[in-house]
Amino acid sequence: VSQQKSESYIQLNQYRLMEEIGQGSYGIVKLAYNEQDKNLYAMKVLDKIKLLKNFACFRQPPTRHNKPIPSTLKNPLQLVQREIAILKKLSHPNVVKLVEVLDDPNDNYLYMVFEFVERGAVLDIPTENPLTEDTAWSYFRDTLRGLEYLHYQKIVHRDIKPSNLLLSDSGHVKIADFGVSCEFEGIDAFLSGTAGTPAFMAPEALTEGANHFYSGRAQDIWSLGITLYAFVIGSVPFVENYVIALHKKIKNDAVVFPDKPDISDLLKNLILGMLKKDPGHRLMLHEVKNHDWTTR
Ligand SMILES: COc1ccc(C(=O)/C=C\Nc2cc(OC)c(C(=O)O)cc2Cl)cc1
Repeated sequence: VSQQKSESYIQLNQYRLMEEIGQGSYGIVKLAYNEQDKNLYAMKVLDKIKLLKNFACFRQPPTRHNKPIPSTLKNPLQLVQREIAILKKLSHPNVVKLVEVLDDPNDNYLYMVFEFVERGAVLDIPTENPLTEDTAWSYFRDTLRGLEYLHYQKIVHRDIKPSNLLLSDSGHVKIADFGVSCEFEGIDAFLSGTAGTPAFMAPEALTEGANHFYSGRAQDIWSLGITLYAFVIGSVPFVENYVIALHKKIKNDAVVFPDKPDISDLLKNLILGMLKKDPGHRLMLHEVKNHDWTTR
């Protein structure tokens, strides 16, 4: 990867890196201009050294209970390679497209080139200006199509939330950030441990206890329900500064709708169906898809 600093920007092969357009625990995302095809792209820049450091603290100590981490996951860059392998398989209008990966062994950074989804995250929460029910309906249906495709491809996303839903100029939503997603075999992912964003985590993911597993599909439906609530209310239903207090609320508190903004009973019914504390009673994806609010 030829990297020369000329003037004030970095050039990586045919890409000219421009301003930062996103950032998170994973690293940063920069706008990149491809001088060959004259298109803009979103370049996710991963710091390999930081990955190595962060991963060390997530590693569970090997004990009698939990099986040792499979050798493939010894090296955190394998996690990224797993994310890349998942992304390369995916092709759907409501899933962000990975174009290519620039991984020079001599470079401390790994670059993932994605299609540029022009308007960025669909909604920044908390906000005083949530989406109208009509707009939420359109974005929700796109997200549902993308999630249905992922589950069909035997992938659970595990971090569905507004900041991971990107809006294109044509008004369509694309699911992004497969950093904690995982591929499963059979009918569902049997997850243990927590990943993703606390305010969007399902109650069953927060119950301690070694070797208890929970459904990846049901977790994605829960976080989609929290996301739909945030679309029309402007904030998430369970808010706490301390994560333990937040977990308690997620596990015990009922979902409350404020008087304003006023949302339809049909939408409330759908949200409550997706936020059943018991994953066994929670709506499944096909029931969400066929709900009267979704099909209205
Ligand atoms: C204001 O205009 C804007 C237009 C586009 C953006 C933007 O793209 C931001 C993040 N992008 C991404 C992040 C990802 O993970 C964290 C992944 C992934 O790993 O799947 C892929 C993409 Cl694209 C921001 C502002």
